[in-house]
Amino acid sequence: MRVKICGITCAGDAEMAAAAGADALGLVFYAKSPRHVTTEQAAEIARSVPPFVPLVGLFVNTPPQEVNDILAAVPLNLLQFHGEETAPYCEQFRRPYIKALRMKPEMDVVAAMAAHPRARGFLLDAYRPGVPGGTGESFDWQRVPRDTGQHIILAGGLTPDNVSEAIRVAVPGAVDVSGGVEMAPGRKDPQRVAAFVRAARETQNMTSAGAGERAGAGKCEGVEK
Ligand SMILES: O=C(O)c1ccccc1N[C@@H]1O[C@H](COP(=O)(O)O)[C@@H](O)[C@H]1O
Repeated sequence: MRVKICGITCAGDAEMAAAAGADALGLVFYAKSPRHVTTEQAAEIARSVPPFVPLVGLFVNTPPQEVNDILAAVPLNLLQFHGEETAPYCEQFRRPYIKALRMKPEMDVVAAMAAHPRARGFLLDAYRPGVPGGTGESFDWQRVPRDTGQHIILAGGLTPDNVSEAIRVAVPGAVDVSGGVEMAPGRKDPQRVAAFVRAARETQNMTSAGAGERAGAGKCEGVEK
């Protein structure tokens, strides 16, 4: 089970989360978030991240020039679009991206995924009108579609106490957390981060969840084994 710790605001928290075993770290470039980082802060955090821990940049309906300016200054490995961004918008940056889908009750999740054929994965988050994410609220994990052939990242109100149950019900390929591992808005709690990573990893051993189980995983076109 892969784990992303989102909303890192300082180099110390980045080092701590990486040491706790996080597979990816998220930086929030959304000005209204309590976890917002400036380009300069993000560049400093990036310098503290060890090799092989990807950095994810989170954007909400950001003007393209602003995204490009950040990309020029911060070595982001993956973009996470958390607003109403269209596929052409997301694809213009020529970087791998994941699209966040906020689980509005009437939303057709599979159709929403089909609208982003080049997305590397889909992060499913709780829906609260007027708030793009990071709400600390969860949604009905039974609504996570199975057998979509997509990488699904479960988010929204996850904590060290509920992440095992969430994984068992939703069977995602990865989990993403922000508020549930904080001691104060924007500051991560080392104990909660470690407990979250541990709980997520231990649960994988009990379920068949994982990106390696997608259809076609382990097969290469034209290569006989
Ligand atoms: O973290 C934020 O402040 C944020 C702001 C705007 C959009 C998304 C945001 N965070 C993402 O939301 C999920 C869920 O957050 P939480 O765990 O419920 O606090 C988080 O994993 C981030 O990817």
